[in-house]
Amino acid sequence: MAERSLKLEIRDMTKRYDNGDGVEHINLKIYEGEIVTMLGPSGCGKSTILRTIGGFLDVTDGDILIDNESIVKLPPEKRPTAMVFQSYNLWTHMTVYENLAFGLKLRKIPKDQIRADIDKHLKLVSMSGFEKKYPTQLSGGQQQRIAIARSLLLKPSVLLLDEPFSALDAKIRQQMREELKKIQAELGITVVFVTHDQEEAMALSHRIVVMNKGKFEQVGTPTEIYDNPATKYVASFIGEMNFVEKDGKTVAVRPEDVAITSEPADIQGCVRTIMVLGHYVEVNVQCGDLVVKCFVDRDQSERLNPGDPVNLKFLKTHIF
Ligand SMILES: Nc1ncnc2c1ncn2[C@@H]1O[C@H](COP(=O)(O)OP(=O)(O)OP(=O)(O)O)[C@@H](O)[C@H]1O
Repeated sequence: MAERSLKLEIRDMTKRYDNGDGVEHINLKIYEGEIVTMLGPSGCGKSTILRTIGGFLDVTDGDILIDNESIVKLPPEKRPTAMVFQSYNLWTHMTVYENLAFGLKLRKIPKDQIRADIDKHLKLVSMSGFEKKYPTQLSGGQQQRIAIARSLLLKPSVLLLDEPFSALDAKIRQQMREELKKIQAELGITVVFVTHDQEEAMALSHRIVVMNKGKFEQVGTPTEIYDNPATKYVASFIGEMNFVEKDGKTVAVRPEDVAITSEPADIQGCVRTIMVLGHYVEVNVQCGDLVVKCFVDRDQSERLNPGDPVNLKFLKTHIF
């Protein structure tokens, strides 16, 4: 990613609402062709940042640049961005084709070109043949595909996605995430994605910005953030983590890094529950007041029973 050119830069940006909430001193560089995800719990400021990029909110201070040009004074329609919202926002009185053609007509693009562009984009989102349908005749996932196609048709320099899949059920969500990744790779477009779902962020992103109360806790690739969480907050927010108090310190250890052994180990306990989750098994071990979660393979779990005394060894720890 290092040799890629800078696409979007947020420089010391602050957005403060009248009630004092908002985000402060945000600095971020996003490179061409990256998917960068703002991840954090409700109210941490993800959408605020996305909306300042899209022009739906004015910044209080600082600057936002795309291709080295400041965009903060431009209205949304003049910015080289397009935004997809959680609630698809398709016009229900228009067909799929009309929904897609609308923005292109405003740009006075010739009819033949519009048809060709729409064909290409419907194919891209696997919706060829749906031109004459109305949004209400489509499933949520299909509507969101059309909303994404509509945004892409405007050929934005940066695509902004605000929790686009959160209204969809789990299976469709996973499918949409995979499709978005494929489309993004095909077009090489730069994407800023907002979600509160850490699994979605891990699966989709080249880099993740973990946010907490209006500030950045950590910016890094999914692997960096998972393997080396910078703070206890990040450790608890991304993936599963056990927190064990040991010698006056908080030791964090992921369930897959806890080995159940008969040899002397870091901590002792009794098997509490054994749950087969598919190809792996979750074993919860009661260690005094604490329950430690371990992921083990099926073979090993078959040798365990609730109540068994076990020793736990921590293979990889993080100390905070
Ligand atoms: N229009 C507004 N006026 C005042 N405060 C606001 C406004 N919009 C958001 N806020 C506040 O700013 C903070 C950040 O909100 P924001 O919507 O950016 O968070 P978020 O991380 O996107 O959350 P969610 O996932 O719930 O949308 C919150 O404390 C929120 O209450």
